[in-house]
Amino acid sequence: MSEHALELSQISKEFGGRTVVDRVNLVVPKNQVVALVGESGSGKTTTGLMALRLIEPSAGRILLGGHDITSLRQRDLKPFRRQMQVVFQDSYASLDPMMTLGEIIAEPLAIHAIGTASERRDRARDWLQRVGLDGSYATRYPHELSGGQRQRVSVARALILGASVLVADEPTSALDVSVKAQIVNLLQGLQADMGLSMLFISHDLSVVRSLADQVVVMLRGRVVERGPTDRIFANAHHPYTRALLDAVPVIDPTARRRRTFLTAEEINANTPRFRPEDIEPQPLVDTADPQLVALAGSHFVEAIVTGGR
Ligand SMILES: Nc1ncnc2c1ncn2[C@@H]1O[C@H](COP(=O)(O)OP(=O)(O)OP(=O)(O)O)[C@@H](O)[C@H]1O
Repeated sequence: MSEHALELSQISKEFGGRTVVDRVNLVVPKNQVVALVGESGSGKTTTGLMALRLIEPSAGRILLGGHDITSLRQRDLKPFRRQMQVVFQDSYASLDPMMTLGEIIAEPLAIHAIGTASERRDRARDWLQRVGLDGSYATRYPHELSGGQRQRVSVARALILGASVLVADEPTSALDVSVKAQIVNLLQGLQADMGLSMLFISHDLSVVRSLADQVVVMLRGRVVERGPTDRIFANAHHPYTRALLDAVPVIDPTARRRRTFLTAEEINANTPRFRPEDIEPQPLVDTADPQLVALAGSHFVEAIVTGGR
């Protein structure tokens, strides 16, 4: 059995001849949260949708729990669909306004012909409670809910089939700060309870810091840095990662936020340089990424290796 819940290997996507995801390697180990960060348009959503086979990759491989699902036909993919689910930012668009919340949450069970109608109703009520809504919500409709409550319903619907991998695409970015914290707590609790593995797509680094075990930074379709969360926050090397970290909201309201956009020239001029003796040999396992330089502590960054001794 693979210890990786999800693995993307050299995955790429072209839209109309334009490469928007470029040979990305990404591993979500079991029971871990991996955050995918980067500015708008860097290819995060496309990567997440390819992981779920909701967008077909132009090249590369997708492994779910060690099974190569890259070329499975939809029929053969069905058992794997139960294991991987998604929660989007805009839950209002994804909740059918004509269905009750109970029906919405139970629908995946119906699609997979699991249980009787009354068993499905009971499980939907259980899940309402698990996500912090009481059973009376079962007969209400999406328009009666706040944004945070709708996100709770989306989470229940995503997890009712017992998924092992959750792709959460900006699940908190449409929410107020206090509600955001509640949804992060909910996801954190469920992740621990269910042993979920999560790909958490966000540009909100304060959320990422509290939730993620590892951070993967994307810039213009490529991974430019990745590593354990504490290392990335304490010791980011890539100029783009540093710019993202500098833009994290600060407590002092008079301090100006810095811009995150860097020009190609600025990035080239500031690309980190290492001497060969400062870098680690690439690990021989499948997380190796020849495009990135390996630093101590499973930290990888796009860098230039200079002459050395
Ligand atoms: N179906 C599509 N057809 C053509 N281009 C697309 C399509 N989907 C995405 N793109 C382009 O691919 C690039 C990456 O988009 P993507 O949504 O993956 O980025 P992102 O990092 O998730 O951004 P955001 O944070 O705004 O969601 C963008 O330039 C986008 O315009």
